[in-house]
Amino acid sequence: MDKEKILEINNLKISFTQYQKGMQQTELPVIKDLSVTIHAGEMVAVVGSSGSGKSLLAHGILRILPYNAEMGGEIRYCGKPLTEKNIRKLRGKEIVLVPQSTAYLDPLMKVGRQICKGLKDKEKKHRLDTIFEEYSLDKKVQEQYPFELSGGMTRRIMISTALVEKPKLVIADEPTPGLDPKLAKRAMEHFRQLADMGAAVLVITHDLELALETVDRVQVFYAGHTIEDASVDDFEREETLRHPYTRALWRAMPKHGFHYIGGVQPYVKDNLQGCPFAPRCDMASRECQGEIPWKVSGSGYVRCIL
Ligand SMILES: Nc1ncnc2c1ncn2[C@@H]1O[C@H](COP(=O)(O)OP(=O)(O)OP(=O)(O)O)[C@@H](O)[C@H]1O
Ligand code: NI
Repeated sequence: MDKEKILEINNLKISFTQYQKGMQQTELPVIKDLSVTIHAGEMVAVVGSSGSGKSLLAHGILRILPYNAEMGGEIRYCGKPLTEKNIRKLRGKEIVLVPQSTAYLDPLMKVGRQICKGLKDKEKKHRLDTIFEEYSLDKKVQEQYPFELSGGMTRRIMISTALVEKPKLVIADEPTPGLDPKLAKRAMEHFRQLADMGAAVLVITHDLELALETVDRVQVFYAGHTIEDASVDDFEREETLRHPYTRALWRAMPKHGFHYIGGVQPYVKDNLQGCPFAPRCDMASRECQGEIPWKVSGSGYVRCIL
């Protein structure tokens, strides 16, 4: 693809420093090796189980990590390193986040004022009205405080806020929980539209089935590592997927019978070498404990020796 690379993340690492019993310091490496590239016009889903570090990825890109977090690796935006100074200028304008937690709204400020912070011009106000209509939000909502709204309503407002700007990069962190299936689908379609208009869209989710309806590619994230990057077409059949974990995810999808994956994801502190899925994999061998290189395979790539 020769479209412009909007976001390029190489070997991202995020770890926390924790203090135990006095001054004893421990490192908690949550994201160990994550790489993802999104071109203009592309919508990519990052899927991973709960607690695997998906929100940290979003917060790492926007540089809103907690003080005890440390980040390594490389993040590039439109071909240049995304520095702390740059992101400050771009955040909320060219680069927008739809946060996972509804706690991101200021509880003491009316909703309308929060969304309209930068909406001095008429065009944006008009866009906001249209978006509100599309999400079945009454204009009166703008006069309310966050505590007066239901969870689903708050989520719709957060999505609207991000869509009002004409962003170049959209990062949506679990944007659909709390929405009914129709609205969830509409939200995903809305992100798709932004991609079709030229934006790069990163959707962080554990709803693989919903994501597959709108995205172009899926990045599978497991125990701190990117393990596979597959096109949506690869998900049509189990055989076209490459990593045993991705195949297990496929079998766990409701329409493929909800098959449960045995075992649990390794804890970040258990400093496992090699493939993080090996302890749960039927096909694992000694080789899986060594360094596992990326392999290009069809339209995707995978980190598996099989
Ligand atoms: N401030 C912090 N200090 C220490 N560890 C933290 C901190 N914030 C997050 N973590 C650790 O990072 C892990 C990943 O958190 P994150 O919120 O990114 O997960 P997630 O994949 O977004 O999960 P979910 O699907 O539940 O949203 C957590 O399980 C937790 O162990
Ligand atoms: Ni999260």
